[in-house]
Amino acid sequence: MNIAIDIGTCNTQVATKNKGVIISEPSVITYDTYTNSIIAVGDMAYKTIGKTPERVKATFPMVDGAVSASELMENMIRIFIEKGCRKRISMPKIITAVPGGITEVEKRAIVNAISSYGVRSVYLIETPKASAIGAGLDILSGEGKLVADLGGGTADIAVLSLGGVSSGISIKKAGNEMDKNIIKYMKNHYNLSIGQQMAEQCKKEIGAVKFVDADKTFIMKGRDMVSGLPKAIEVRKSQLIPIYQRTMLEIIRGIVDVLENTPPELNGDILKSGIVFTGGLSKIEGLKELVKDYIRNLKITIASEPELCTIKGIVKASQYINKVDNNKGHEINPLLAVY
Ligand SMILES: Nc1ncnc2c1ncn2[C@@H]1O[C@H](COP(=O)(O)OP(=O)(O)OP(=O)(O)O)[C@@H](O)[C@H]1O
Repeated sequence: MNIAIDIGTCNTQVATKNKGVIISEPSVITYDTYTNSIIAVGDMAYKTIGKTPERVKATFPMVDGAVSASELMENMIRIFIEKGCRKRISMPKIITAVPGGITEVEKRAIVNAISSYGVRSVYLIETPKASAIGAGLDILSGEGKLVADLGGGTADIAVLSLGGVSSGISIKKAGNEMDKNIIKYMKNHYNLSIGQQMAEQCKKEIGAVKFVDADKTFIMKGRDMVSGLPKAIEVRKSQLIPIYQRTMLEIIRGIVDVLENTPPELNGDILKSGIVFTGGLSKIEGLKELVKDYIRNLKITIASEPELCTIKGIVKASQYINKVDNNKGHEINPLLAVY
């Protein structure tokens, strides 16, 4: 059996070819620090963030696209696979995505965490390739395609051609950094200490990188840092735009850098096909409009269900597993490596 898994900094998806996406939950695990026993994983664990008693900790085992807590990661993967498949799967082949430009050590850490499940082999594909396939792009043709996958911890930008990455960059700044900047802003301007979940909820509800629609408000709830008492402050979408914009402008600068390092022939192709955005953060309001201000002559497309493009692409790429197994390595295929 082949299982596709996308372990993101914020969210993890598990899918199979026949059933499609069977798990899509936050990459969070809550555990007892005294006994090391697991208390909750995924949706349930996300609800515990910031609310746990002293001996209990809620952790994201993947930070900025790299494993930060290997044992917790192994447990999270096992629980997600068994929950999604409703049983323990014996020796599956697992295919997963890794950020572009990942080091050999980081790659090994992901492979080891997955292998601890007891697998036949682990196949890797770079995230921008998987998300481009999931967005419906033909990346095996010689025509260059530019894809930007904007997630929680990383923004993966790549020009793809003939199944490979021609030029690319992985920026460790995306949705999580926006949330951190909002937490800082609320502290500095209102003496209000808010949690990570509140900041993310605000971004999903009223977050925008350019003003394109009516102004909206959001009630931030937290703790007054002077009195120590609970406090709520109403913020406007328009006042937060400069904060969200700061991170997005760095990502746009990254896209321009990638274009500058792309061979002229592929730049000609991209003039035709434009930029395709995938990943959950692509849903932020005003993205198309802001990118247009800086990269005027390219068509901009936000993929449909952008947060699911990577997992859909991993499932589609699993058709190449047999080619790799049968040693048809000379044929073009998008897989990066097999362990
Ligand atoms: N409607 C929305 N508006 C703004 N941001 C959103 C929206 N929906 C999701 N996001 C943000 O998208 C990010 C998560 O995207 P995604 O699930 O693609 O990332 P990930 O795969 O977990 O992370 P990474 O690719 O960095 O490992 C989070 O920062 C989340 O808050």
